[in-house]
Amino acid sequence: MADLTLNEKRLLVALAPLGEAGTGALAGALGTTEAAVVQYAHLCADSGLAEVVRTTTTTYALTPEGEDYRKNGLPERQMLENVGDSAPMRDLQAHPLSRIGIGWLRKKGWITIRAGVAERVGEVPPGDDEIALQDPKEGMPGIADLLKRNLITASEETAWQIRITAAGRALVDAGLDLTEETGTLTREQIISGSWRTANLRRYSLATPPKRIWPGKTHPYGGVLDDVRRILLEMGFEEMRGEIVQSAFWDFDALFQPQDHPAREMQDTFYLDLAEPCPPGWEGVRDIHEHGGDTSSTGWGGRWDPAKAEQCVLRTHTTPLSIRHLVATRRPPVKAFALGRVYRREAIDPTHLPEFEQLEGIVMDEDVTFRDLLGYLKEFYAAMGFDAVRFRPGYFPYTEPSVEPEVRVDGLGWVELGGAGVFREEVTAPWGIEAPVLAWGLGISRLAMLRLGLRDLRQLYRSDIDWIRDHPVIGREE
Ligand SMILES: N[C@@H](Cc1ccccc1)C(=O)O
Repeated sequence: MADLTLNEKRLLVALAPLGEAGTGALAGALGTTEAAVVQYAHLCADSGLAEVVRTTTTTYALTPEGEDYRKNGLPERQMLENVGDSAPMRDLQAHPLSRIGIGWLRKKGWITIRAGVAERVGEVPPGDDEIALQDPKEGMPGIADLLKRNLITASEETAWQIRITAAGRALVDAGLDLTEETGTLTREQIISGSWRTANLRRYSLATPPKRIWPGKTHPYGGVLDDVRRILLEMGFEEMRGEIVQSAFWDFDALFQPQDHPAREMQDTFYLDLAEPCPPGWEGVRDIHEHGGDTSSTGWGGRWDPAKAEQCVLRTHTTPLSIRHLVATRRPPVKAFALGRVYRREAIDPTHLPEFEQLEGIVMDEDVTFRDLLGYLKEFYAAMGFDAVRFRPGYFPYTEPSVEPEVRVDGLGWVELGGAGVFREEVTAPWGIEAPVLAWGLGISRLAMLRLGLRDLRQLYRSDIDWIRDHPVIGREE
């Protein structure tokens, strides 16, 4: 048998002469709380030395309204007194309790109403509810109705009765060692050396301890923290911006033509909201219509400010980049944004309608396309992806454009977003002259690979077991 603690032994010794007792009596005998007695009793029960019987009793208390009716009768009873054999409804309606009483008089069938006159239906003996109201006790048939009418409230009380078993009694009869025992050594015991003679409680190395689940960062949150830390260490400052952006910033300022398929309703979440174009919008219009003062010919046709004013859930984080550039205008700029973006995607293991992007821009007098590739490689290396390659890509706002890919064991080359050097059509309307390197990388997909997941949806599911069992990611690693 497992070693008993001193508390269990003392409980058995107190219980043996009584055979059976409530927690109150035992708490008194042991000089402890009833909660502690219940705990010791359950431990004894685990070893078959005691039985614990739990009973719950419900008691009822009258609400102030219930108290009033207990003295004066339920409203329908009080009103019935006034009805006599019959009374005009008008009189009943004038009664102070009419709002509650008339309904119940009819519901209980105590009166019938004919041609504006209420007639009493003979003698009405006290109902179950009226009997229970006098002294509500568990099990009375009228209780449910009184609870429904808020005339009484219920409260549950739990009590434990503890009984010693034959095995428990045999143990007590054989004699139990009740010397004080030490469970945890204190600093004083160690310093004074009294631990040498202490009666140490034995414990079993075979018993698994209770698992605890301390709070920790969500694995995906950990990856995002990591990304942020890497960018800060690379000397970038963080840009922040709204999730709701006007199409002007999400598309037009990025030289995305107004008839571009990505702007369609089925690809983008449009909001029933409009925002006026910012000062300087005419430059963007000119670029779209004929290329403004640049060597570009623009997209041609008419640029419609109403389309640009429509608000969308940002489809990428690039509007934050252009807005930051417009606010800064002069080099040097090294900034990043880490944020959620929204697209009308059908949900499958590698596509979700919302996901995170890592946006970055570098503006300086002499930065080049090669610097861009260097920044991307450096970032991916810091994230633990050493094999990076670049495929030519296309975006309306960059030239040249690339799509970086990283190699993942078992998956091959995985495409992770886009990058390039901002076109003149994007920078010229704002008088920006220095070259701007820009990228927007899918971070959810990267996180999925980093966390060894095969399904993007897992990142956003509240799968408590996965979250609990996953090692801590990021800063705390
Ligand atoms: N915004 C692009 C990525 C990108 C950003 C910046 C420059 C070039 C490409 C996307 O969402 O896919």
